[in-house]
Amino acid sequence: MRPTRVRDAAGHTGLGLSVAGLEIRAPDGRPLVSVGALLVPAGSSVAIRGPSGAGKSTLLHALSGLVQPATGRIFWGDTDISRLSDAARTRFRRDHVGLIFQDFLLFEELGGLDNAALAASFAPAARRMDLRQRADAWLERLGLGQIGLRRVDSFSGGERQRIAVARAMSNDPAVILADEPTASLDRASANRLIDDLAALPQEAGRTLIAVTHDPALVARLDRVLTMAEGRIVEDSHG
Ligand SMILES: Nc1ncnc2c1ncn2[C@@H]1O[C@H](COP(=O)(O)OP(=O)(O)OP(=O)(O)O)[C@@H](O)[C@H]1O
Repeated sequence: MRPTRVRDAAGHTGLGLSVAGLEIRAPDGRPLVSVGALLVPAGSSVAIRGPSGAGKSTLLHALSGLVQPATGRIFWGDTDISRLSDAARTRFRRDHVGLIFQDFLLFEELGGLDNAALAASFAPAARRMDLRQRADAWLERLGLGQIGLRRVDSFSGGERQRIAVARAMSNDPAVILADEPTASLDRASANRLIDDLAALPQEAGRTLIAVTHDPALVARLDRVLTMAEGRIVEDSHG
């Protein structure tokens, strides 16, 4: 079943988040994250901040379906990903979620474009060209158009992070989940990336949730959640 997307004023569509009664536990049963209720409208952006070990990445992983909660519901649109089978959750993530994580997970022996267009390797033949073209367009937009064919092991940290962004965007996701996207970047590169990330919800009704310690990124997002000891302790519209 395809999730319901809401349409914004410009005719773009997006997926909102609705979390209820979420508990995430470690394999030994220790509680890691507990969120009673959280609503994020489609087309809006949220920063999650808080001290190390607060559970920010664990929550983000659960929202992406990479971590299965012990209890609770995680709706994106009208799809509760916590009730999906592993295979269906993977499909949902592939079709609707762009992940930008700290460790870029790039393949050193491939070129920038091959990395950015990695999803094309797993996609049905009919979608491959589309994915590759979109990855290429994102590299261009992020200032890497000229070096898409160079091997990734020759790239700087900032270039790698932008390739990871192009990869996340290559399937035109309704949802973007980013974990410390600016952490490894110098200020100038970070600011460029922040401009690009902050534009995503506005230009296409995408929902953006970013774990970040970077005040410059926090300042550009609609809302700020602060986590401590596995809970959301503050929720402010930034
Ligand atoms: N699979 C797991 N098994 C056991 N403990 C885990 C597991 N995953 C996360 N934790 C623990 O959960 C807590 C929250 O970790 P998490 O990485 O979500 O924190 P964080 O707020 O993102 O921290 P940081 O800012 O340092 O990245 C930590 O104490 C971590 O050790």
